[in-house]
Amino acid sequence: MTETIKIKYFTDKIEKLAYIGGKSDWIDLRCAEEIQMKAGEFKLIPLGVAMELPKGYEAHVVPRSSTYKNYGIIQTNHMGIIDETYCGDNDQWFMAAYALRDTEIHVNDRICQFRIMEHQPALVFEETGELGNADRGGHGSTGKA
Ligand SMILES: O=c1ccn([C@H]2C[C@H](O)[C@@H](COP(=O)(O)OP(=O)(O)OP(=O)(O)O)O2)c(=O)[nH]1
Repeated sequence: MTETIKIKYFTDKIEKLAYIGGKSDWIDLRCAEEIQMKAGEFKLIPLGVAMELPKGYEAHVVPRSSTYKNYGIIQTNHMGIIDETYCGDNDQWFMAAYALRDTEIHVNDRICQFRIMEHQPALVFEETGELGNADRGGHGSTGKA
C-alpha cells in the first residue's frame, strides 16, 4: 500500500525527499540554510519543506543516529510531532536544536529523519478513586540483571 504526501519546497538548494524502503523506511530531512551555532545556543533549524500528510496521520521527527557525532547538536523536544493540521503554505518543518559545541551545518546536510504514524483513537478520561489493579512498581523495580 502507498500513501501520497503533498510537499512544498522552500528552496531548490536541498535535494528532494526520497522514500527508500528496505534498509530503513524513515525519510531523511535536510538543513535548508547555512547554520552556525555557538556552544550553548538554541536554534530552530528550517528543514525547507511543508507537507500535507495523508488524512489520519501525523509525523514524528527524530535526529539521525549520527547527528550528534557530526554536528554536535541534540533535538530539544527529543521527538518533533508534526500535526496533520500543520499543512499551511508557511508551515515549514523545523528541527529544534541545541548545540553542545561550536558547529556549522551546511545547506542540504541530512540532520534528522521522519516517518508518519496513524493517529491514536479518540480518548475520554473516566475519573475513579481506585483503579483496582495490582501495582506493577516502576523505576527499576524489576532489578538490574
Ligand atoms: O520538531 C518540531 C515540532 C513541531 N513542529 C511543528 C509542527 C507542529 O504541528 C507544530 C506545533 O508543534 P507542537 O504542538 O509540538 O508545539 P507546541 O509548543 O505545543 O505549540 P502549539 O501551541 O502550536 O501546539 O510545530 C515542527 O516543525 N518541528
